[in-house]
Amino acid sequence: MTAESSVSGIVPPVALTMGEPAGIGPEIAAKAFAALQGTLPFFLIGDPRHLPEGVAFTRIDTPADALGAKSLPVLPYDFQTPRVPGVAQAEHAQPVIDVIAQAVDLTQNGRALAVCTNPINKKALKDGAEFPFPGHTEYLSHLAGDAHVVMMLACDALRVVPATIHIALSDVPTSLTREKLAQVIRTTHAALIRDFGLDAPRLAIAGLNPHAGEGGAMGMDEIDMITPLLDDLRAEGLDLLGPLPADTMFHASARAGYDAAVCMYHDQALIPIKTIDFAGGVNVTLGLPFVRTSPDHGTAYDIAGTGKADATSLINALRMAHQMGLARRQEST
Ligand SMILES: NC(=O)C1=CN([C@@H]2O[C@H](COP(=O)(O)OP(=O)(O)OC[C@H]3O[C@@H](n4cnc5c(N)ncnc54)[C@H](O)[C@@H]3O)[C@@H](O)[C@H]2O)C=CC1
Ligand SMILES: NCC(=O)COP(=O)(O)O
Repeated sequence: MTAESSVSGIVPPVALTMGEPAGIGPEIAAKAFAALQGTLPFFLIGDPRHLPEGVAFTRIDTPADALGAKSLPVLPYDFQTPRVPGVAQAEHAQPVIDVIAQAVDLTQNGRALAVCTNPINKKALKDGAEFPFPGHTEYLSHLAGDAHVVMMLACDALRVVPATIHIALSDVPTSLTREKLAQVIRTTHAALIRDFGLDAPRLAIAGLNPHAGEGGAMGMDEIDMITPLLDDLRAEGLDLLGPLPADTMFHASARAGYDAAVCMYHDQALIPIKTIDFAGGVNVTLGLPFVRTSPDHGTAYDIAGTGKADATSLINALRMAHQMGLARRQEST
């Protein structure tokens, strides 16, 4: 019995947001639909005028209408004005935010299976609509009642979690408290069991400083906070490696020793995965009451409107959203 057939009722489609219309979101949405050929039901929420010229689409009134659609199903959201590829427009900021909220609402009330988001330009939303969140992750946490969420990027070869996300490097040491790191490790561990189907996840925890502090010669954060925390979590039964020097924990044989790496800041986590598999990586938010995935890349303004965008990361994100959404439905029956 497949996951799909074991769940009663019709499985709703995944809700895909348009994201920043001036970026590559419209193009990769159309390419993903063409590649998936209806094998993975999803619908786009956005303004159909923002799709590349000539892309066939089906205007839908409700998510269920997407099932069986012969061309890209679009639940229309009026952005008022056309897009200019490569140029963020202030008047699009609020509609971009509203579309994300609509996708979440449809998922939380069971009309969509999961949320998959196309990339946004965080600064454009801040400038155009005073968006108070650094990205989707924090906004989704807010929409879910301030859920403790964690950002994970995943590809076949590696899963990484930045414990601090979109903050200045100079703010990392003060933001990285024992409580925060404990919450990130616990949320990651639980999600590897619930959403990735692992029985006994092994986590590798990076140090903050070069050489993980080298016994205090290059920083005290490992001795003062990270090591004691890891010892306490091991006593609870978690399988943890570290704190490890970040420069030597991502080569192939090191990666074989763990299921996910928890890193101390954004670039420590994202540089290795985007180097290993920029085209195929998926961003997934852990700790939400619903499933949310996204491609690992950004708006790619430099190629927007050229037809050169690669939809692989979005296709993988849609696949992960669908699989996790099905598993969550099964859990609830
Ligand atoms: N989930 C999200 O909403 C994310 C949003 N962003 C936002 O995207 C904007 C641009 O960020 P950048 O650092 O320039 O990263 P980017 O990922 O947009 O672009 C980096 C380079 O990779 C290329 N590229 C990216 N995706 C591609 C694809 N699918 N096919 C072919 N080439 C691709 C671009 O053309 C560019 O040369 C920023 O405003 C950032 O905040 C960045 C990452 C994730
Ligand atoms: N660098 C990753 C990124 O910007 C994704 O952020 P989010 O919008 O998914 O929170």
